[in-house]
Amino acid sequence: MSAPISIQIQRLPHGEGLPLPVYATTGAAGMDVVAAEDLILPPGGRRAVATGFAMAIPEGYEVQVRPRSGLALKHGVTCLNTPGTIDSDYRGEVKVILANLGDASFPIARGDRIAQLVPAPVQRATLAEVASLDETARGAGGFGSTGTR
Ligand SMILES: O=c1ccn([C@H]2C[C@H](O)[C@@H](COP(=O)(O)OP(=O)(O)OP(=O)(O)O)O2)c(=O)[nH]1
Ligand SMILES: [Mg+2]
Repeated sequence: MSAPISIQIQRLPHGEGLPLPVYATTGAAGMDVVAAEDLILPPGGRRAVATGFAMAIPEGYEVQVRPRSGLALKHGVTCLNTPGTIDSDYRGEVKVILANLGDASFPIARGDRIAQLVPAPVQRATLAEVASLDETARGAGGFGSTGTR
């Protein structure tokens, strides 16, 4: 594990009284995030759920918003845009875009853990436009081209 980076976090007025994101165990990769609102997610529904905080991530890093496996497996509730990307220059409220792929309505209470945050280094690229690309054995094959299973 590399040394932790420091991320500034600002509690927003509607986040007062809620726990900030926290690692549940010493070896956890993600900090659990709780909902800052009560809502009911109908089957097939999706919502940007408030967390009650904003962050300033150091340049060169992002924070990924990932689903919790328990919610996904037991209830079909997951992050629709997984992994969500929090940019280092974003200063708005962090939101968790939840979707209910299950067949029952899923109630969420303020304070429920709904996702986890994983900081990650960002690798940027420059694009070099060329007239043609080198040849490979795969070529344009993809999307199952190497077999059906
Ligand atoms: O799960 C997420 C994903 C994004 N965001 C916020 C932070 C992020 O920096 C910003 C933009 O996200 P993204 O680039 O994924 O969305 P976009 O549709 O490209 O919007 P934009 O045009 O604002 O970049 O929205 C969240 O709060 N939660
Ligand atoms: Mg964007």
